[in-house]
Amino acid sequence: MEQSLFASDIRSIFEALSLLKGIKTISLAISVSTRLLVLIFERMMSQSPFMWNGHAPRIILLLTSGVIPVLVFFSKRRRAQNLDDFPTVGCSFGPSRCFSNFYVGASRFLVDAPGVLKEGYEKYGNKPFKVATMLRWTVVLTDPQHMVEIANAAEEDLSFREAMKDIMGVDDALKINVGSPDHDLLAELLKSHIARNATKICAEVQDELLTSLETVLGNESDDWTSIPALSTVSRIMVQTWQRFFVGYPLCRNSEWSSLVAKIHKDVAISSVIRRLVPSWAFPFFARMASNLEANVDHATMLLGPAVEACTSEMDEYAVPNEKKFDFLARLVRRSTGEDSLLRNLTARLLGFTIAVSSTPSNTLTHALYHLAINPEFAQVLRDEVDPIVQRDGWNIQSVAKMSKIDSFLRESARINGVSSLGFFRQATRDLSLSDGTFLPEGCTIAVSLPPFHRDSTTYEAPDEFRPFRFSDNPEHSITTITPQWLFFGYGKHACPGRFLLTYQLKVMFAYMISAYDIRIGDEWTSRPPNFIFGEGIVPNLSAHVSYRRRRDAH
Ligand code: HEM
Repeated sequence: MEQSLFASDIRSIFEALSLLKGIKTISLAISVSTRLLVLIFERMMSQSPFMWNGHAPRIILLLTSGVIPVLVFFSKRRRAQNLDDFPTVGCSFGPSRCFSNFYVGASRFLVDAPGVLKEGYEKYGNKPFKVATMLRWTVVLTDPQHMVEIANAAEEDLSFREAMKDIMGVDDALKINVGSPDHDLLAELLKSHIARNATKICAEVQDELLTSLETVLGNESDDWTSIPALSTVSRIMVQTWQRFFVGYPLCRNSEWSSLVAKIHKDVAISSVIRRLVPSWAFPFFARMASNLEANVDHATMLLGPAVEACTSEMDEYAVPNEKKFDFLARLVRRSTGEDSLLRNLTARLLGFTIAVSSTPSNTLTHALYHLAINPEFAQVLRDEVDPIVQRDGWNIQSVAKMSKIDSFLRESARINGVSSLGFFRQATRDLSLSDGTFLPEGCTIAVSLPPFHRDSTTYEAPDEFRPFRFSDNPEHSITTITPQWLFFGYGKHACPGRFLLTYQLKVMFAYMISAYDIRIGDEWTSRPPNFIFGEGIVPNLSAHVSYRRRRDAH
């Protein structure tokens, strides 16, 4: 048995290498992994010079050439769990039990997930197939009937929570709450808090947004200012969400903001490491490469006074006074036992902010690139925004009328997306879907989103960016959930943050267009290409966008 496995491993390696595409993919994946490792170890050196000083090149060489491949090779989680019934896409040179088959497939998926998923859809239509992601084999579903079934499945059968825990992973491995989105509580707090205080929350979010936008983009009217698009949008978004999560004045405390940024980076590094090393080696590498625990300790110190203020308010208002209860106060009120300890509470709060940090910035930047490369769209949008704002100002009702802005954002999200896979679930027992598709216990499933969002029976010219295709139909708002529009999910777990988020995205986009001329950096003649990392679709990381304050801006 072992011998035949080994032989098929060797055969599959040769088969893979004989294909030019395979070679290109593998070399790309190696170069991506090596660059990431170099980044990680540069950081390790700067954090712990006593340990790494002078040895970094050797350590990097050792890890990239030996230790990591060996660790990864013998990692159990890469083996297929009884998924032989599902055809393999991305690499099918041998049985899926082959380690090499997994790694060739996973390397290709890392750099070309949309291509792999397209290949699967073209080959198998609505039938499930499996792909190797860096974390594990994943069964991919494209059938609308399967999607609806998964979206409404009971947690006891197909677990959303287990799949999330598995993807984020930081919680268990580091014994710290950061990175664990604790979705149930966050979803509940969001639903109750936002629904009851929408007007007040939107006004605060808007105040924070416009203040940081003006600070970052400047007020000069004659000169173009060129700034990196994604990192700038990210900075503004994070600042705005801090106003929502911890409130004023802490959200404007520069020490707090820089800690939040550092913690985001720590978690991002941990998440990359998780994809490169087996789970048992992850805590060691993650601790070495990040300063998560010390940064959370520091954040705990800063959050202390705000939590104390909430506690004394709670004592004052034995019956909750809705007007006095912001998000942090609600979290304090809902946290009991170990969760109410200041450090755990801080970690949990940071976990929430991290869980929702990158997708909003990615969504806005995707749209910004479309606009910056096609500045002629700006005038159409201004013709909508300017009269509304002159008449009604910026508020929930006026922003709701901006249907062209909404349509532009939705079309950009349809064409780009933030992930090519959604609806990750883990089977908690052996079970069968209604058409008999068997899912063994422990297997991970996900839905491929492009077949839904680029379906020619739903969309005319589905691959074309037509920014105003949804603007005449209020049923087609970006927040509307339908079985054809899955950007914010569907069914039980559909995103509860989407209304506030969309308000924020619309205000930010509309304000930028109304107050600034916007154009893409001189080096680009077409829209800067997206960066693909596994199923993640990130707007170009380095492209610049130029802004110039409009003279007649209000
Ligand atoms: C562009 C940004 C965002 C996108 C594309 C997005 C998308 C989604 C999707 C697709 C789901 C459902 C996942 C599934 O069924 O597997 C979801 C769930 C969720 N989202 Fe978002 N989201 C975004 C931003 C946010 C923000 C800003 C918040 C909070 C402030 C948030 C909070 C949540 C929560 C708590 C859940 C879990 C709901 C539950 O457990 O029932 N999301 N999101």
